[in-house]
Amino acid sequence: MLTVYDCIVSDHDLRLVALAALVCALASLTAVNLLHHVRRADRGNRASWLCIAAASTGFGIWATHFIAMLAFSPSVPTAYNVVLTVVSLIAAVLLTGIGLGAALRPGLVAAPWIGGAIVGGGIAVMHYTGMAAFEVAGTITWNHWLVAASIGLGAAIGAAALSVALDSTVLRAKLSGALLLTLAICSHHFTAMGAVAITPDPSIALSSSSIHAGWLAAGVALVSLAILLIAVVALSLDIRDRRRASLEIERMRDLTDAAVEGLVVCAGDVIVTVNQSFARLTGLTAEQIAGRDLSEWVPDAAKRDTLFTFLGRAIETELRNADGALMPVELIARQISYNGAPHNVVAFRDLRDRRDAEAQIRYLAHHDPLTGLGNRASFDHRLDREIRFHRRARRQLALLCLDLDGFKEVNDIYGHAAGDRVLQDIAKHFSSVLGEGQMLARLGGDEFAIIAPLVTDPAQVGQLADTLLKSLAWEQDGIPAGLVSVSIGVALYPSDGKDRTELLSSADAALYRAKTEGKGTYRFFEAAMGAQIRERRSIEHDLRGAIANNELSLAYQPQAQVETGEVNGFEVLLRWNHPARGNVPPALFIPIAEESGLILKLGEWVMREACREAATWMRPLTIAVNVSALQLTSDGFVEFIEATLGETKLPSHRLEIEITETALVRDPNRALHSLQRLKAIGVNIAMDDFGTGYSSLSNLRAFPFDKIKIDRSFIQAVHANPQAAAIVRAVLGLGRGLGLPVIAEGVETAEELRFLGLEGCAEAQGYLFGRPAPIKEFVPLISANVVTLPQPHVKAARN
Ligand SMILES: Nc1nc2c(ncn2[C@@H]2O[C@@H]3COP(=O)(O)O[C@H]4[C@@H](O)[C@H](n5cnc6c(=O)[nH]c(N)nc65)O[C@@H]4COP(=O)(O)O[C@H]3[C@H]2O)c(=O)[nH]1
Repeated sequence: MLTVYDCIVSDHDLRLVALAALVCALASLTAVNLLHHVRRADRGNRASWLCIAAASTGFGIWATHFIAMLAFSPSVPTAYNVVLTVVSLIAAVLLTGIGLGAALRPGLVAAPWIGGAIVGGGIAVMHYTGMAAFEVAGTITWNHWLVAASIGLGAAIGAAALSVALDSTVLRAKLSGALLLTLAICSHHFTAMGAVAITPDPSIALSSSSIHAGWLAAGVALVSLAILLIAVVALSLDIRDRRRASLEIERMRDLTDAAVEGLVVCAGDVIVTVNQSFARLTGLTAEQIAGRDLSEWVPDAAKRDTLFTFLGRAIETELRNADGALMPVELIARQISYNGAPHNVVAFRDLRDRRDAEAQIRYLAHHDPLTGLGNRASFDHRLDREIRFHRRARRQLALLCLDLDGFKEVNDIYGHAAGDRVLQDIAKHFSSVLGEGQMLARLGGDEFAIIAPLVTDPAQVGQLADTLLKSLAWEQDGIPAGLVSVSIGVALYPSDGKDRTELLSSADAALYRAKTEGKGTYRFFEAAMGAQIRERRSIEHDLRGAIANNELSLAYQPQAQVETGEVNGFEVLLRWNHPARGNVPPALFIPIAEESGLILKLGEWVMREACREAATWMRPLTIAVNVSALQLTSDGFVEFIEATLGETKLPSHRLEIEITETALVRDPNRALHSLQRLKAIGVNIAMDDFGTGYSSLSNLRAFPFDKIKIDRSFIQAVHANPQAAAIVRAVLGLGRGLGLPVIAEGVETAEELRFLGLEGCAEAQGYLFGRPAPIKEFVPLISANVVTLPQPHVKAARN
């Protein structure tokens, strides 16, 4: 080290040393710039640019060497061999070119190091060829250690120089690379010069073909000028490239900012630039993000690896924003050429909306949107799972089927919005009484179900059912407490059913029993209930074929004046003669027909038959036909009546339809509309079973009734029950007040008839006047000549 220092300080002109260093630095900077330019150049121009870079660097190394040699003053005459001097220049250009080319070899990570070492070798070859061209009047001896050190220094620092220079396009990397290359050239030269020892020998003469140092200086000056020129060209190229690059970046940013997805350009794992969408996702600005590591935003290292290993494949992971919150994202990486070098661009798609939508869909698939309870699908799934578990564990499970009583009325009277609020409220009340592990689901309409697992004692389930019943004693939005109650059917696994279907059917049977036995109560399943349900289904099934099989017929029951016994008309009653069961009572099959909707078909048949029959009578008697709620509110009912009257030629005033009060409550607006239209075409309307339903005065006022029919239960109790007598009196008074005639139904005895006569009831119907029978049994009554009933009871009643 000291030898080298001594050599520089005592044997060299330091001003020329400084000049050599300056030329070297200029050449190195030019070399690094041109190297980047070669890397960016397209295939066709690459070789030319490589030649220019090799020439400028080679010339620079050569010029540095010879300026430094001019600074060297060994105190003996010196000269330079022309041929070897030229060879040294050629060697410098050639080997530098090879080194630079190797440094840019694609796909090889160590390429810049290898290329840099070759350039370092080129510096040594140039130097020692140049030294071979150096002639002195004396002998030169070499310190081999320093020679080796000079070669090693040139190769090692040269390798580091290209590696740093090619690492990045930023100015700092370029300057550092150029500085290292300068160091490689200078350290090599002065270490090698430190290895030289000259012993003057006047006997050694300089060859006549050698050139004097003055000429060499001129040559070097020319070469330096060439380097300067090349440097200017390289600099302008660099400026142009930078401008292009910044334009490209701007264009790219404009383009990426327009994208909805977040876009990130990375060099390795380092973020070079991002678009506005990505900045928004993270909550930072694009400037705050650039230069930082991708792992700060995509914390999952394995997912990052997959992203860059399988380019083009979408992966789902999480993005951490500035607050540290994680959000789901989908990433796709692709390779692009950005600013002349290969980069990865990563697209970030925010999955929050998609995840929300998926969650919403999943929620809707398993929940009832109105109440937020589980729906039928999730209930079925849970029940299947529980049954499997209880089968393995040999435990008992309870299933409760719940059906609201009076809910239809709430809907009809208070509207559907109120009905919805009631359902939500009820869901809350039921949920609040559930125990751990129990599940409440809404199966549809006003039907709910509860799964109660791990039942040790059925009494527990009884208690739960009691609590559920009591939980409905509340008032809401003006809907009175008690209007809505619940009926509950309970079935136990495994005793009442081995699988979901069986268990549900048992709970349904128990529920049916609870409903028929008073509502607002609960019943456990009993084996006999299953038989009843099957029986109902069988009746429904047979009833479907009853019309086609000619099993239906009509019975007629006279309606007469209380005072005179004169017949006003007949009520028509449906009869079903079942091939196996015989006569099935209407009280049994009519409700089934109503529940199943079959009543629409049956009702049409009855109406047609009754009108056709009445139209054939000689006397213009009325015909009263029962019409159920479903018929009255069904589409096209009024049109059907009009058509039937038209077809049968029965005058409309002879037809009377009997409607129960509950039929009106079902859908009051529709019912009123239908009744008004029927009234308009002349059909009479009677309110049936008055006294058993709501017995509402407002209904009597609001609907266009022509007659009130007192239910037979009151008539038959007039003598036994003073209250019943009071009700009959009140209804008769009401009829008088409203100007509506009243007909009493179910009159069986002369006493009942006498009571009605005394109370001013004008019309009656019952076994006293005649049981319902086929019309042929009443032929005299429908003929012109006989007008009063022949029964002796009528006379008895008059006495
Ligand atoms: N104990 C007693 N009963 C008497 C007496 N006089 C008549 N009855 C019975 O009382 C019922 C009167 O019919 P409803 O109140 O309209 O009650 C009817 C009606 O609501 C319904 N129904 C019958 N036929 C039809 C129909 O064609 N359409 C509709 N929608 N319902 C019908 O079935 C119910 C029962 O009909 P039925 O069994 O025929 O029973 C008939 C009749 O046989 C009497 O003095 N004593």
